[in-house]
Order: sequence, then C-alpha cells, then structure tokens
Amino acid sequence: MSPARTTDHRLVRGARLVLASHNAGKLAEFSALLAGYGITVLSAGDLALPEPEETADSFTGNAVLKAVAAATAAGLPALADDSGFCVAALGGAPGIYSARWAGPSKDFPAAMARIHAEVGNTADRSAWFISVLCLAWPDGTVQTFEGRIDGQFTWPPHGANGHGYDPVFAPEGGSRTFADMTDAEKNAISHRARAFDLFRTACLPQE
Ligand SMILES: O=c1nc[nH]c2c1ncn2[C@H]1C[C@H](O)[C@@H](COP(=O)(O)OP(=O)(O)OP(=O)(O)O)O1
Ligand SMILES: [Mg+2]
Repeated sequence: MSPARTTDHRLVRGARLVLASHNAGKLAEFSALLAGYGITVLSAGDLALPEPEETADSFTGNAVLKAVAAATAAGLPALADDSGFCVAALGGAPGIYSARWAGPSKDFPAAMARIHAEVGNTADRSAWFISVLCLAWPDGTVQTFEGRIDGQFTWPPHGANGHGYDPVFAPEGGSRTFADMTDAEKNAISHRARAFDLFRTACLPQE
C-alpha cells in the first residue's frame, strides 16, 4: 500500500508528521495531544534533523523557521512550536529568549532565579505563556496557530511535574503551578493546548 497522502493541506489518517522539536517536555505533550488521530509521529531526533538557529524576532518567525527547516529536510509535513514565558514586570522577558536564559545546559533553576531577582519587589506578578505552532508542508505552505495562558509568576518554585518554567507559573484562578498539575490538567488549559486546538480544527482528520 502506498503511504497515505495529504489532501488540501489537512493531514489524513495514516499520514506521517515530523515533530520539529528537540525539547523532551514538548514532545511528550504533543504525543498526548496527537493520540487517536491515526497520525504516525516522528521526532526531529528520530530523523537526526539539525536544530536550526532561532534567528527570528518573534514566536511566529521562529516557529516558521523551525517547521520549514524540518519539512524541507524530511520531505514531510512538520509541526514546530516556538514558545516562551513572559513576565509583565520584565516587559515580557524572557519571552522568545526563554530557552536561551536557561543556556545550553538547560539550567531552568538558574533562569527562574534570574526572573525572581529581576522582578524584585515589583507588585505586578502577571505572567503568561505563549505558544505558536507552525505546520509546514514540503510544497512551502505554512499555517500558524497561537495560544496563550495568563496567570502569575510565583516564588519559590514548586511542583515536581512538567518542564521549563512550570514550577513558577500559576494559571489564573488558583495558586497551583503547572508543575503541581498532572499532564492531563496542564494539557486541558495550556498555551500549547490552546494553539493545538486551532491546529486540530484546521489540520487534523475530522472524523
Ligand atoms: O509549557 C511550558 N512549560 C514550561 N516552560 C515552557 C513551556 N513552553 C515553553 N517553555 C519555555 C521553556 C522552553 O525551553 C522555552 C521555549 O523555547 P523554544 O525555543 O520554543 O523551545 P526549545 O528550544 O526548548 O525546543 P525546540 O526549539 O527544539 O522546540 O520556553
Ligand atoms: Mg528552541
């Protein structure tokens, strides 16, 4: 049987999709979100794809750059996420620099401590996460979807689940952080899940 083809830039059951991310936390969340659609998911790591330099000045620009690089290299549709943690008292930083604040050793405790130090005694603790998803096709078509969740920067960090800045973010309406939540609880409300809902409607098999 020949591999399932895509029609009209919507993935069909049996299609292959590359997840253009090297972040294990994101890959786990996408695997859960993509379950049940009959899509065969391959990761950038499975295909030994290089990690492109994120040279754009926006979440959307970086999501497009990562998805296009993977779709071109693999000859398959590719889904990328560019995301970040934004703190009002810091003018939206670290934002697109969220991964870079943690450095090549992915030292998120240090990045969270830097936010705490820079926020200091500022009264406004508002913070949010953004996720922009890009689905890129080998023919050059790109589709982008943005999700956001608002809440508070909390200190000290708490909770043992999740990844990245999850221990210092409490979504509006409670004091529990993303790291205090189960995967299912986070996936029901997160920035990435909200962007994924838009992606689901536009790009996943409908039945
Ligand atoms: O749900 C989240 N919970 C906690 N932290 C998060 C989340 N979502 C993004 N973040 C933070 C950490 C991450 O490192 C950075 C995104 O940077 P970003 O360049 O999009 O991802 P990345 O470099 O880790 O992996 P990749 O580019 O291969 O997808 O923002
Ligand atoms: Mg990155």
